[in-house]
Amino acid sequence: MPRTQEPVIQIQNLETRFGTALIHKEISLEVYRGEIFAIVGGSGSGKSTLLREIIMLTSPSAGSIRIFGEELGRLDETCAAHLQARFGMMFQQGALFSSLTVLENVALPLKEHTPLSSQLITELALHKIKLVGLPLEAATQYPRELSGGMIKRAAVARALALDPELLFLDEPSAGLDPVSAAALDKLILDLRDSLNLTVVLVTHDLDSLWRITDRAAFLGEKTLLGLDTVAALARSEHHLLQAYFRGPRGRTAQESAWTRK
Ligand SMILES: Nc1ncnc2c1ncn2[C@@H]1O[C@H](COP(=O)(O)OP(=O)(O)OP(=O)(O)O)[C@@H](O)[C@H]1O
Repeated sequence: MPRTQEPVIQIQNLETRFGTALIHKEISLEVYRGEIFAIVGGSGSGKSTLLREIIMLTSPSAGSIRIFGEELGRLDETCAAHLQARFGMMFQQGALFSSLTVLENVALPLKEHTPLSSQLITELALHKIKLVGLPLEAATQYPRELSGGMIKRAAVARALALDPELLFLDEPSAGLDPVSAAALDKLILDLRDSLNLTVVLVTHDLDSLWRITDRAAFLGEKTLLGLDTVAALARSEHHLLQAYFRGPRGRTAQESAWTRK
């Protein structure tokens, strides 16, 4: 659970349109320092779009997003780059460069954003590779030589390269078997605790949602339908939340979460 209620992300009255299509309206929420916060909802509810807006890959049509108190819409390019250097991002499928080894992938952000010597960069990258639980041999391997779970870990190592305060994960467990997905969840929890990270993730994985998130925002009907702990959202009477949490997959995830407790 978050240790404070200090907001690191503040979204107010966000609205998103693509042409004439309204995607989001009246979205307001805060993410607190140290929490694992999920963005959930049905397919096409705008989860990835909201994440892209938070990480400054796209701009909302109206409303404001503040990160560490800075309003994103008012930042010049230099300030935006400075702020982005405080984020780590893991995209779906890991998105590692296939022509680079794991070590080269993890070292890349350090090469691009720091003046450090190549020896120090290698040492720092190897430290991150170890931190995510990869064996040292993985450092010289290419993504095609790794299992799905190892690729995700390598992608997390790269996202952590610049010691971010905020870690964004887009569908971290997509494509993983249940055992690897659970192991990745444990890694995310351990990293949050040991590195004092704030984690924001988009997920369709109900097991993961029950296992690691402190709070979640539920998107639907083009707006924010719920903002609470997963247990509280699962009790909601709204028909979309009921369908999501009390459908067969939702019930199984909830039952296994309770069995674990
Ligand atoms: N660049 C874009 N231009 C036009 N429409 C877009 C763009 N990006 C997203 N959309 C539309 O916005 C809506 C929300 O998309 P988004 O990918 O954010 O949803 P999602 O909840 O992440 O979906 P999923 O769970 O299926 O990944 C969809 O109708 C999508 O077609």
